[in-house]
Amino acid sequence: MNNIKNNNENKENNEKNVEFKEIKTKEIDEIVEKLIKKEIKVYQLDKLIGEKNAVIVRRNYIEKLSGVKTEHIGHYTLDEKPAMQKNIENMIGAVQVPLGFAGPLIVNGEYAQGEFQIPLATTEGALIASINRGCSIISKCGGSKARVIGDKMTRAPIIATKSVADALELKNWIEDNFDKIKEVAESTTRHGKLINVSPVIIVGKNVYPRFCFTTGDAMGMNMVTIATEKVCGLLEQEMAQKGIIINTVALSGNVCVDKKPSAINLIEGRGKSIVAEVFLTEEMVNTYLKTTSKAIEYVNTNKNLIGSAIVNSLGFNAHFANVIGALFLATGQDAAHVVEGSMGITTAECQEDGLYFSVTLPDVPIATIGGGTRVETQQECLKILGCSGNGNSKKFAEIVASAVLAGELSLAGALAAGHLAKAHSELGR
Ligand SMILES: CC(C)(COP(=O)([O-])OP(=O)([O-])OC[C@H]1O[C@@H](n2cnc3c(N)ncnc32)[C@H](O)[C@@H]1OP(=O)([O-])[O-])[C@@H](O)C(=O)NCCC(=O)NCCSC(=O)C[C@@](C)(O)CC(=O)[O-]
Ligand SMILES: NC(=O)C1=CN([C@@H]2O[C@H](COP(=O)(O)OP(=O)(O)OC[C@H]3O[C@@H](n4cnc5c(N)ncnc54)[C@H](OP(=O)(O)O)[C@@H]3O)[C@@H](O)[C@H]2O)C=CC1
Repeated sequence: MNNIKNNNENKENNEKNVEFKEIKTKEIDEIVEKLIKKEIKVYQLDKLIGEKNAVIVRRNYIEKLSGVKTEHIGHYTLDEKPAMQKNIENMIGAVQVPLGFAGPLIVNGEYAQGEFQIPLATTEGALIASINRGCSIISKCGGSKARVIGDKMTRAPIIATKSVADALELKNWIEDNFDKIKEVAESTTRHGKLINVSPVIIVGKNVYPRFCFTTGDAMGMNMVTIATEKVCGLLEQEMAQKGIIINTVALSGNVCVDKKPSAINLIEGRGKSIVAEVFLTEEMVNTYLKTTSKAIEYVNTNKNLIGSAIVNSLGFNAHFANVIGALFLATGQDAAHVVEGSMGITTAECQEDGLYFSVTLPDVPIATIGGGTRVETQQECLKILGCSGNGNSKKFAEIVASAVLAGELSLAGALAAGHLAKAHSELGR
């Protein structure tokens, strides 16, 4: 039975865990029967039989319900216990995404300096070849110049009042009492620092204050959510003293804006706001991208700027999401934030002796600590970049922007040269 084989492999992979007693087939069958009869719940298994065995039983349960033999889902080396404490519920195994790399990529940032090999997890054939080509040409031209131009994480609750007059009173109080709000917010975290509350939007009798924090090397969504909840309590108390009753309708009122594309994040920034640029000589463009600076500028203007404008897109770029997505999967970022990282602008400027090319990414929520960055494989990828843990999130941000620059440059070159379909038919099907 596959699961028994997988159990043995999991056991070998976790030799250090001496307390683990592998569950017997008979016991698995008995518990699965109880699950089917709804005598116990799948998420209660962790406490009843331990995390490792819970994964095995749940997998058997899913096999029974679906009739699918899960030959691959049960093969993994991750330690279930920390994953189930912080990263996942109802765990049944792991999916594998092929991991490759592009590089070396020379980055001349404020925090990231040197040559980097970029780990990328993807199933899109031709993507890594393309980013690799971008890395190669950027590095031949001296490297990418990258800077972090903004750093903040936001949470914006909806607070209901009884009238527009009360809403205005609340807005004014928030704007006049920043220090008090900051003290309360920061009482919940060592690294979260409230930098401003902006904007404070009124709609009818409701108020949407957007609390903006720096969150150190964490992406910060748990941190700012916990801090904002405490501030909402303060606001309720303070308003009550004035005889104004307010009510937090929802801790997130979509003005944050988390995990959705939005103009406010494009303009104000969220997560790390990053820029990377490179200058390529005409000879390099001709030799390595098989096209001209003029052709790349023309494609960029008509595709990334005008094409995007026609359809009201918030992504004035070709494929930020490709590079962000592959890097996020590899390094344990929250995959839903790819939607934010997909926004931004690519510029291409044909100059006398070559091409100025840049990418601006206003909204890239990333971390080198917390969330999915602790998962073993993702942690290794961050280490490959020299970016795991404390003090590394801005360095990581500059590398992310530089990798996006490589992807944009190569795709712009391929489109200008008419090579896109050929590349994908050769490498992707
Ligand atoms: C495919 C290439 C790179 C060929 O490009 P080429 O210039 O014909 O290749 P080459 O054989 O001359 O090699 C040039 C460099 O490419 C790299 N390279 C070349 N082959 C490989 C490979 N097998 N594995 C790894 N790296 C490879 C490598 O860096 C090499 O340099 P070297 O290291 O040899 O000095 C090029 O045609 C290309 O980049 N095409 C664009 C493909 C692309 O960017 N796809 C992105 C996904 S498309 C999509 O999802 C989004 C989209 C398009 O819908 C968004 C939109 O609407 O715009
Ligand atoms: N709650 C929500 O609404 C949402 C949650 N998420 C999820 O939130 C998670 C990310 O939240 P996030 O708050 O980043 O991570 P964590 O919840 O993992 O919190 C980070 C922890 O690291 C500590 N820490 C230690 N060193 C540092 C350092 N150098 N910089 C920053 N923090 C440090 C923080 O301590 P301290 O706080 O004391 O500083 C905090 O306890 C992801 O799993 C994501 O999927 C995503 C979207 C929404």
